[in-house]
Amino acid sequence: MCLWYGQVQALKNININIEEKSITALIGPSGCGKSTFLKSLNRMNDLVPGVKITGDLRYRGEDIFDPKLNVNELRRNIGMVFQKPNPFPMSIYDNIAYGPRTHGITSRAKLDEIVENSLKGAAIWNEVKDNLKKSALSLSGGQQQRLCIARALAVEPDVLLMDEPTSALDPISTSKIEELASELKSQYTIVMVTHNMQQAVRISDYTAFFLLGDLIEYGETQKIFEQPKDKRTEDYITGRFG
Ligand SMILES: Nc1ncnc2c1ncn2[C@@H]1O[C@H](COP(=O)(O)OP(=O)(O)OP(=O)(O)O)[C@@H](O)[C@H]1O
Repeated sequence: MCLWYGQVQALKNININIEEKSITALIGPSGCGKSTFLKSLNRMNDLVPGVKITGDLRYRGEDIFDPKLNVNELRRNIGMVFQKPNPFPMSIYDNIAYGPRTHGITSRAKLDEIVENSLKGAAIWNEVKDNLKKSALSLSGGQQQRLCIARALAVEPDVLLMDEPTSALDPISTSKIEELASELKSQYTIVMVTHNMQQAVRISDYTAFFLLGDLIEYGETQKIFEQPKDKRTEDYITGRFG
């Protein structure tokens, strides 16, 4: 696929097969197109005026860019977690119940079950179970980010997109999110933008290296970091530029 913002081409013939139930890290210097690619996966770019996309991106056999595709349904299946935790200004419970409610679930017992399972899935249940009515904004940054992951899980997606999910967090919260991502990959396919090479090495199974809109190299993380095929990948991962 290719993507342009007006005259500027941000993605050039990106051809990549994302593996299920694993973590794929998208790495590369600022402005190389990582976030643009990530956002394309659940059509978050559609909102930007002047965007032009060519080619296709297949999810369960269907082209994500097909104008007939139900975007709400796509985003239910392909959830997203942003760089800065962005809980809604409402209670912890309502943050999690929000998505399921918009999909028509009204039973209190069912919502209670979803809230509990989602918070457990995001490894934050024990910290909040006695305070579900408390405002989500009263949580720490790291807790807010796990809450946002729980919110994404509540609508039962199968893919989770994460755009630098730990860049606004302290080291302890970061390692919690990393541990969580490693646990979640048994059930979900995770695609994560990261600027942190160590993070990519620690938790990802596959790594894609982008440079100026091109996908330079893609493969198993260990191979990319130990024996990069391309000189530009090597220069980047050894910190020679970017
Ligand atoms: N909404 C937009 N309108 C116009 N150009 C954009 C827009 N978003 C991104 N771009 C351009 O597209 C290119 C790729 O940007 P993108 O944000 O995908 O890069 P990135 O690799 O994620 O960068 P960073 O690591 O800094 O987040 C850049 O040249 C950027 O200026």
